[in-house]
Amino acid sequence: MTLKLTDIVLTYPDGDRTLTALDHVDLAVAPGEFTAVVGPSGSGKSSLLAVAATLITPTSGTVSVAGREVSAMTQAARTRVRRDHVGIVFQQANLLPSLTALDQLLVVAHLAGGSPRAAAARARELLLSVDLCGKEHKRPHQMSGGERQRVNIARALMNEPEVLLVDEPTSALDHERGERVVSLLAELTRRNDLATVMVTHDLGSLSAVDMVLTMRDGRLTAGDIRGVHSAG
Ligand SMILES: Nc1ncnc2c1ncn2[C@@H]1O[C@H](COP(=O)(O)OP(=O)(O)OP(=O)(O)O)[C@@H](O)[C@H]1O
Repeated sequence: MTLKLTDIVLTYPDGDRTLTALDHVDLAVAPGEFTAVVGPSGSGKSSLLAVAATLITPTSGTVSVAGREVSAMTQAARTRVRRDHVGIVFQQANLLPSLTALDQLLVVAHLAGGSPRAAAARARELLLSVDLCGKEHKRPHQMSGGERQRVNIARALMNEPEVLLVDEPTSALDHERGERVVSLLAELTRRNDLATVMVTHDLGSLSAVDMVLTMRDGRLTAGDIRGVHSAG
């Protein structure tokens, strides 16, 4: 398994008590597998992504990314694992306003080190794979919401991650653009053998995913998405 979360418990302080955001959660995602996590607001979806991204250390349980057990690592080692093996697509594209689409990707490669020439070739190839051929020199304000989200996805793939974590990718898009972004994620997952986890409220966009998991009160279960629409 490229991503493996085992018996994860995450609690937050809540006044005199603690709030259990993740309650004995197990999640395993193989290479080339696209898993969606749906669930009502406050059920723990973002907490799950943050633990998988190694951004939050769980209260107990283990996290393994690309065969590396991160739970016992130092902060610095965990940061390296995240940089080298995990791609994160946040809900808002958070692109740098003054940079072109191509430069948004090159910044990532620059921070990671390595050959600028190889980075430029990879950035162009990725922009092509997300259907942004000819838009390399556009800045964020010259692009549509869907195009910005595709730059966001291409940027997350710049360091050739094995794990791709995606938070609500369709929330700023209309239905059709949302569907296109999700099918693109499915295609990239297969082509690049990624272990992909997408958190979403958008139940209309699940046809391209391999597995749907439901989060309720910090517990993760397979299937059953009834009631998620109305709840959140
Ligand atoms: N930093 C924090 N400190 C304390 N409680 C938190 C913190 N972050 C989240 N929580 C609580 O943990 C629970 C799970 O939150 P989380 O953000 O993971 O849910 P979610 O399913 O992603 O919600 P949404 O769909 O609204 O984004 C909620 O009860 C939330 O209030």
